[in-house]
Amino acid sequence: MSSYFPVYLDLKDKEVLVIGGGRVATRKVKTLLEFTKNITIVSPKVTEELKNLIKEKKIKWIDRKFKPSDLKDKFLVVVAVDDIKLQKRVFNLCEKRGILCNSVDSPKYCNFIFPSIIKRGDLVISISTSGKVPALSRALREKIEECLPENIEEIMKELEIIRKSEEKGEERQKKLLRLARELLKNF
Ligand SMILES: C[C@@]1(CC(=O)O)c2cc3[nH]c(cc4nc(cc5[nH]c(cc(n2)[C@H]1CCC(=O)O)[C@@](C)(CC(=O)O)[C@@H]5CCC(=O)O)C(CC(=O)O)=C4CCC(=O)O)c(CCC(=O)O)c3CC(=O)O
Ligand SMILES: NC(=O)C1=CN([C@@H]2O[C@H](COP(=O)(O)OP(=O)(O)OC[C@H]3O[C@@H](n4cnc5c(N)ncnc54)[C@H](O)[C@@H]3O)[C@@H](O)[C@H]2O)C=CC1
Repeated sequence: MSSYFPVYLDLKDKEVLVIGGGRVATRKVKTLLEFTKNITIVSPKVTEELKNLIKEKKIKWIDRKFKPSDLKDKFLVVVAVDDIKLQKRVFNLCEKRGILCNSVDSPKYCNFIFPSIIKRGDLVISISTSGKVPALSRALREKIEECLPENIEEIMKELEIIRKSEEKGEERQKKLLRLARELLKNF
């Protein structure tokens, strides 16, 4: 079995390191920024888009090549550099230290992979092919986006309010499922 198990991580107070500052690093940073504010990039060069985020203080930048000491206190690392040796080296260091590591060029040097993501408020839909065909994840994401109800955020908020206002238990469980199905029945 080579399928990957999906989990949802709370990255709010966790430190993230992105190694490399090219096109792929930019995409990964933009995704990560939707989930955490604590992103550091280490790279001798960064794209214009990353430069703007650095200027706006949305992310931190270490302007040089990667050093192992950059991994200190990091929870999650992305290696977005076209250098398999570096990907292998960082992955081995991360494995030793129990750090989550994603190498954009080699699934074998990843202990997690990025899915395609649709985010509407706190609703997060993710799609993965377990690393087999990323382009299919993207195409499926686009299809799902097309048919997702426009007011899905409001639907979720409405249900969340009801869920909070009622006591836990079987009655609430049944009511919420019935309401959720009802609100989605035309889609
Ligand atoms: C394993 C994984 C590791 C990881 O990056 O986490 C990985 C690896 C690789 N991707 C490659 C290529 C492409 N990746 C994309 C796009 C995306 N790739 C993403 C994730 C992942 N890519 C992880 C598995 C995801 C899964 O399980 O499905 C997405 C979903 C999320 C994101 O990147 O944030 C994002 C779509 C976001 C969206 O729009 O929704 C496109 C299409 C495009 O560019 O639009 C292409 C070109 C077409 C093609 O090759 O399929 C290559 C070869 C590089 C080369 O040829 O040089 C490798 C390396 C390899 O396979 O060995
Ligand atoms: N996983 C995915 O979704 C995809 C992965 N890829 C792969 O991603 C890799 C990166 O692609 P691009 O971003 O287009 O490359 P790029 O060449 O634009 O960017 C590489 C970046 O790494 C920096 N860099 C080089 N050596 C470094 C070091 N030792 N320490 C820190 N930074 C260093 C460079 O300054 C540059 O900013 C490629 O290997 C490509 O095959 C490509 C498409 C999709």
